[in-house]
Amino acid sequence: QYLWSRMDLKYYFENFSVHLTRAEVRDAIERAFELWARHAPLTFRETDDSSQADFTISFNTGDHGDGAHNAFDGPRGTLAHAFYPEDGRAHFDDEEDFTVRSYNGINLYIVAAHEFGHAFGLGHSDVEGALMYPWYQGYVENYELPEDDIQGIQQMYG
Ligand SMILES: CC(C)C[C@H](C(=O)NO)C(=O)N[C@@H](CC(N)=O)C(=O)NCc1cccc(N)c1
Ligand SMILES: [Ca+2]
Ligand SMILES: [Zn+2]
Ligand SMILES: [Zn+2]
Repeated sequence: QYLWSRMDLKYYFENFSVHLTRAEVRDAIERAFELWARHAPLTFRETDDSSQADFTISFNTGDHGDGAHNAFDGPRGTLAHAFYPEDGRAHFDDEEDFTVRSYNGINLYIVAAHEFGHAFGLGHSDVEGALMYPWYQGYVENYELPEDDIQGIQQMYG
């Protein structure tokens, strides 16, 4: 069952990226959840109680305890990964140069939005330009969720 059974979901930060301030990370993550919440009856709230959390967000490098085949690989390559429902773990490779509101580096908001797609149960899309396309395609200002992804999330939670 690759769906969440509840729609009011909570997220917990295990740690933060060394490249950004906590406020920048919180803002990017919140906006990444909101991007999907605009198209599905899902609500998200941060919690400081890890036992209450549905999603756990962490920034890691190299082998970080979820199996050698899930080890991160330094700059570029794998940028992040997330586990399908109802696991809720989303891990970001902190050897990436995560940035916000910049065309340089790797935009955390866009990567987080992609990872949350997986965490809701979406696989990769072969539609170029889709958020769930396997390859990061750079930062877009005023990003809107592409049609393919809207259909994907609405088929599951609509
Ligand atoms: C086999 C997976 C563990 C690959 C991994 C991924 O898809 N994570 O969701 C990953 O980080 N893929 C890279 C591939 C790449 N270097 O472009 C990626 O950036 N995926 C995340 C991403 C972020 C934002 C948008 C898109 N389309 C894809
Ligand atoms: Ca990497
Ligand atoms: Zn991991
Ligand atoms: Zn992916």
